Amino acid sequence: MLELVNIHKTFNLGTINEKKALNGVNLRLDEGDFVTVIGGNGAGKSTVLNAIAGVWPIDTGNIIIDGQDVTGLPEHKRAAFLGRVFQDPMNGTTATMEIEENLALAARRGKRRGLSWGITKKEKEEYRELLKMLDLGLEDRMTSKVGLLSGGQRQALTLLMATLKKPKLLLLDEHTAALDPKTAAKVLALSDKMIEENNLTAMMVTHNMRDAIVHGNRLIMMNEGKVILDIKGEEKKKLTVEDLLHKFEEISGEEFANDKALLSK
Ligand SMILES: Nc1ncnc2c1ncn2[C@@H]1O[C@H](COP(=O)(O)OP(=O)(O)OP(=O)(O)O)[C@@H](O)[C@H]1O
Repeated sequence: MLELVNIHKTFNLGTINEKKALNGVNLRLDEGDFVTVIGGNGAGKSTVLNAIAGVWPIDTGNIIIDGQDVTGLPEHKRAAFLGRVFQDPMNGTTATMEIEENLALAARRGKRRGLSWGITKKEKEEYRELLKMLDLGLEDRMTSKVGLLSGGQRQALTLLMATLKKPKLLLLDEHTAALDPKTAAKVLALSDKMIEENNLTAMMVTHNMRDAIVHGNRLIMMNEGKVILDIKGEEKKKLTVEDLLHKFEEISGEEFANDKALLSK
């Protein structure tokens, strides 16, 4: 489903700010894999997601999504394969538009028919059913402006929009980090549900090691721009946070350093 072959990316090459962010990333995901991604500060977690999404070109390597080499494709063309949810709840939705308009825009992504055609009754019914799934009462507020929603409600809506067209790959980048613990747990449960019901392939960056263990069928750990650990199936289910910290220190020879991860331990 996804193949990352020996990906390298250096930012600000030849300047005092030169930074080798990806240093030979290799990863192969099967269809339906849900991988959690952890690692220390600056390990390259977000950079891998940005490389897949095509935010900037990579230096060397190949990115293959569903058998198609997308390495040379610009971001807007890759968007057809991808759903993305970022940390900032303000990022994925348009505040000045209504809930149903946001959903309609997501549904029309890549299509010619814009919003000027209006939203049909059938579409509204579809959206109402989808919003019901969130269990946040948004189905009764479909014409409310998204700017009126809480961060958690917006993030749940973004998730719905990102999965509406069943992307080949769903990229979640610390998408619950800005929410309070209770809301974060709700949005995470919802992410699980959407991924499972649609049999999506997904990658989720998180600084919360416990979440990384509990969610998904696979866990990768990154360090200095490389994947240093890849744990699946039964082995993953048995993991503890202590195991992970121990493994990190064993492989990297350093102590695990991620301010946010250590705060949430
Ligand atoms: N667009 C960019 N321009 C310059 N440097 C960048 C850019 N994006 C990332 N970097 C650098 O690349 C390195 C990896 O960053 P990345 O955001 O992937 O880390 P991360 O593993 O997500 O870490 P964190 O948990 O701290 O967010 C960092 O040193 C970062 O400063």
